[in-house]
Amino acid sequence: MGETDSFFSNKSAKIFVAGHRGLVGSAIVRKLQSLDFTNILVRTHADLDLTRQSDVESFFAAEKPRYVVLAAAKVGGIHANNTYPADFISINLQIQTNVIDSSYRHGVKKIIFLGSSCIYPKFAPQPIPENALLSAPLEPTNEWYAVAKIAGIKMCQAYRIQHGFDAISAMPTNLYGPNDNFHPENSHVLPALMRRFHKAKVEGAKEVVVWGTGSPLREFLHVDDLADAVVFLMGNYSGLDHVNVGSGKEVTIKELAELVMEVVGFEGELVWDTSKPDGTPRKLMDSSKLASLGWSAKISLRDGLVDTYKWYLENVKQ
Ligand SMILES: NC(=O)C1=CN([C@@H]2O[C@H](COP(=O)(O)OP(=O)(O)OC[C@H]3O[C@@H](n4cnc5c(N)ncnc54)[C@H](OP(=O)(O)O)[C@@H]3O)[C@@H](O)[C@H]2O)C=CC1
Ligand SMILES: C[C@H]1O[C@H](OP(=O)(O)OP(=O)(O)OC[C@H]2O[C@@H](n3cnc4c(=O)[nH]c(N)nc43)[C@H](O)[C@@H]2O)[C@@H](O)[C@@H](O)C1=O
Repeated sequence: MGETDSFFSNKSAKIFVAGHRGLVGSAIVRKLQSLDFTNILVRTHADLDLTRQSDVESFFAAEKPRYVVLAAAKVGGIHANNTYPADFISINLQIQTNVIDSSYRHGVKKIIFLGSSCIYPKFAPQPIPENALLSAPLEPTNEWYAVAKIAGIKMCQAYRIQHGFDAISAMPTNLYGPNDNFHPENSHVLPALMRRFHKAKVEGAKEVVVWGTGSPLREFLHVDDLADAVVFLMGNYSGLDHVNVGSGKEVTIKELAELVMEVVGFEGELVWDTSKPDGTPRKLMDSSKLASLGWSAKISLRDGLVDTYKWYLENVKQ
């Protein structure tokens, strides 16, 4: 098909989904398949290490994908971000630099880069509008990862300005769902608690430890909603500025813990470990820009948790 084809009109265009075995990448592959896209290109981390510039160059030269969804990254929760700052800044800068630059050099028609709500200042106005970027200092527990993600946004903007390359950026809020990372220390709060409550239920434990004070507010989005938004943006947005992707609903960590506890069926007590960091006090994103384009989230937190726990029971070795 010629240069005039649009994302949704050419279902056989080659789409490289980087990070297809992760939480986000796997949901994007499911979404594309459900929409009858037939030419999805994937590589495992073992087959193509995206931090290796010459390997990424050779891959793009050989495969010539038409579209790219960049969902490969070094990702983790508050503890992992705080403990491995060098990994979070260097791996992410390398992956995104290699993939965005190779995409441009090898004729990719459009790329979407995924950042995160942690790009915004620790004390940003709430809900956080896109223009809060770089307006005040970052949250220290994840500033290394945030700086890499901010560089990714700026790289997309720079390539659009200098080269006319259709590179867009989406900033998702905290995500969860099938294929999440359930590691006890390095994961995000929702999968960590699901695993801990499940283990406590199975073992008949009386209490479960939850980190911090329970007061921070977080906005959660099911990854199937995020995948829907990413595909929507590929088809409907080509602007310079990044776009927030949130559910618009926030809960305290205490409320989240109580909801996960209920869905899992654990009936003991919560114990708060206040030696662990709370991180940013609140990060509700203003997703009105995406809403004005015609997209909004559909999956409630309760429904999403039920779905994720079912997936956990069926797929994660207990
Ligand atoms: N999870 C969340 O709550 C949020 C995620 N995001 C963003 O969404 C994107 C995807 O995150 P998520 O799906 O949660 O992360 P995951 O860790 O679930 O998946 C990341 C994927 O990237 C792959 N990967 C990592 N390093 C490399 C590498 N050097 N070469 C090739 N592949 C690599 C991983 O493979 P392997 O496991 O084999 O290393 C994995 O398949 C990220 O950009 C993240 O910033 C944004 C906001 C919130
Ligand atoms: C998506 C976003 O995710 C990260 O930021 P975060 O929102 O702070 O991430 P988190 O999910 O790890 O924690 C949320 C809250 O929950 C509390 N909490 C309680 N108990 C557990 C617990 O058991 N594990 C974890 N991880 N947190 C816990 C925890 O103390 C904190 O108050 C970024 O680093 C970065 O990766 C990023 O962009």
